[in-house]
Amino acid sequence: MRRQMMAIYSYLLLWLGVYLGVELSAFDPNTPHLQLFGGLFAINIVFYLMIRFGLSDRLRDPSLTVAQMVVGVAFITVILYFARELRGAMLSIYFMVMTFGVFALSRRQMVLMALFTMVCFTLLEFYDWHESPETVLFTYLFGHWLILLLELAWFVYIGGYIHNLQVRVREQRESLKDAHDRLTAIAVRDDLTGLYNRRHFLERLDEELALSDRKNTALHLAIIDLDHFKQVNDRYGHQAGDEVLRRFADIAQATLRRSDLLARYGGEEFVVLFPQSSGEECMAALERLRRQIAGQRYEFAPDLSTTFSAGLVDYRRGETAAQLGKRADMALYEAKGAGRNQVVHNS
Ligand SMILES: Nc1nc2c(ncn2[C@@H]2O[C@H](COP(=O)(O)OP(=O)(O)OP(=O)(O)O)[C@@H](O)[C@H]2O)c(=O)[nH]1
Repeated sequence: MRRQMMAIYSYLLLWLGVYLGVELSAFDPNTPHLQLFGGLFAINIVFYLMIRFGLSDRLRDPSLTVAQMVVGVAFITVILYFARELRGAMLSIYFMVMTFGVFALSRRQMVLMALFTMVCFTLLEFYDWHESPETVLFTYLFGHWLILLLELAWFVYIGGYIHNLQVRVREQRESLKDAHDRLTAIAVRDDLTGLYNRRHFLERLDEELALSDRKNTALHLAIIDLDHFKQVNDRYGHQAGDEVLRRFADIAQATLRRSDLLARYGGEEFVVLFPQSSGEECMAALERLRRQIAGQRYEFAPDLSTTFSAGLVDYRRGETAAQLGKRADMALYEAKGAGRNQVVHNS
């Protein structure tokens, strides 16, 4: 879209130049500049609408750069026809159009565009010569032709260089973004399970508490601790223990809502923050998860079955994160004390 605005701006400047040229009699006084520029703007509006409404999305060149350049080069050739003695001086306006291609066209496309420009200009020269061979000097025509050829050759070379530079900068920016995304993921995720880590959870917890205070919405916190997990490690080995933790994370992720914030708090302890849910809904979700974990079987240890205990508490307005966590811990402690494999809800 910005390219479109630049094209309009360039054409307006060109129009001003042509208008002055006509007024000062440097241009052919019969130059139909109103019709010419009117037509040009109409074509540009069509391009604009095609891009704006996505009609060009399915084309190979959705920005329509090549089409716009072809129109620009053809148009400038017509302007040069009326430029008379100013033609030599005005040859450079072809580069106004060529510049648009530097950032969008490959070197091959730039060469083709330069050839197209040469063909247009050659046709113009032939036409002039054919119209009035007695007044047009061949050396004059050939001089212009040669200058344009050399300038275009230079432009394709420099343009290609700038294009490659831009491509490299874009690639570097993308790989920097990838690295940044990866680092961000590492910073907020737990290595073993891929769940959010404790640091990220505590950050989000503060935000959610503030949000709940402001909007006066319900918020619940659950702490989940796998039962007798030490025995899993002792009996089946640390790797089996790791697999149990991973399996818990997968099941919990699939069972809880996406809006529930699940994190590994450390070791075999997990936390869930339930925003905007009732106590009954949270209990139902935790019970569902408890049943699924208890029913889970492990191919590497067919006789192994794991359970968890959990403490669930309602957030009380104005309470700190530490106070909330402490109450959830106490509820968990109660669940462990009452025989494990259960959820205790203390409002
Ligand atoms: N495999 C594995 N084990 C871990 C990891 N983090 C902590 N643990 C183990 O988890 C066990 C936790 O044991 P305890 O705190 O005694 O609790 P528990 O055996 O689950 O007993 P209760 O919580 O009272 O039911 C310890 O043996 C830790 O070594 C881990 O990332 N991988």
